[in-house]
Amino acid sequence: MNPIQTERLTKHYGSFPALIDLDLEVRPGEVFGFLGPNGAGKSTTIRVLMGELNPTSGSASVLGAKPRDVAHRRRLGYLPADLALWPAMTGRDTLKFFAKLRGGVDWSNVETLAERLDADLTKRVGELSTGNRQKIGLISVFMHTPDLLILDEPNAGLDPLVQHEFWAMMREVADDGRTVFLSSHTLSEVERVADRVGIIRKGHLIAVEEVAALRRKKMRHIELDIDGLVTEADLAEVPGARDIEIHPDRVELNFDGDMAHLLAVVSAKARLRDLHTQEADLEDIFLTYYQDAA
Ligand SMILES: Nc1ncnc2c1ncn2[C@@H]1O[C@H](COP(=O)(O)OP(=O)(O)OP(=O)(O)O)[C@@H](O)[C@H]1O
Repeated sequence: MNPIQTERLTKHYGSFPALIDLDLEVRPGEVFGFLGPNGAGKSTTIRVLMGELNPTSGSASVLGAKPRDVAHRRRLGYLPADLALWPAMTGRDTLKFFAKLRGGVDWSNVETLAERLDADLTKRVGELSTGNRQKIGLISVFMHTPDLLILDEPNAGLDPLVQHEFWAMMREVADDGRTVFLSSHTLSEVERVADRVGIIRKGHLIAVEEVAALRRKKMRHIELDIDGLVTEADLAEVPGARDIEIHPDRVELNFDGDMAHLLAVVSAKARLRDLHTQEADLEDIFLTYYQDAA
């Protein structure tokens, strides 16, 4: 049985189709990344899976049950995008409350998780920063060792060290044969932690890929500060160069080719003063690799 399975799942808000014929299969023991830009339909999918919204048509099963079936809730860990906690309660009291709802948890799990995430359980939740509040949310979804974790953009506000610990925690869940469904709008995050990635855009699931396959499509946005003149024609000859923009003393492009080749072509024409490279926009990645599907 797949922990998450949907068939032609569709959700309209009024006449607006937020989710269209979604066929999703999330397998046991994987971290599945659900990747899409803002407004793609990630939260809508998750809210339907959690039974917070009724689908317009199609069906979904979560841990073998219907989303509205509450019996399986104890085996789930759900972190919504807009987690609301009680500001006057401390982290510890908040987690005790959640633990009680779940019929009790092994409190040593909470202590271990708090230590790993460097969470302060003594402060009132309302006094915590966004990232520190998020840690309380994360503990609440891991503490009862659920079979399936559904996490809606869980990285909000976490600093890099904590982020690494959180990635390790998700990996451990999967290694334990349990499952994580993680939504994100950042390719680099999903790529680090997921086994497979589903890519959603404008309500359509446009691709499901092994992360290894996605990595091969890695496109960078590159800015080169130069003294001298490099023309569009020079760069267009380098395989993997796209969306080339020539500015005075600066060249920008999207690139997924051989960096040494690109730099050799540039250096032959001009003096390279500086180089900036970052992950290309999700939208550019869609248009480059998934044009037909999109
Ligand atoms: N309650 C609502 N009523 C009407 N339209 C909505 C409602 N909730 C979401 N939408 C619209 O549905 C689309 C999908 O929204 P959704 O929140 O699922 O996207 P998302 O991928 O989670 O985006 P984000 O990363 O910004 O959270 C968006 O165009 C959004 O404006």
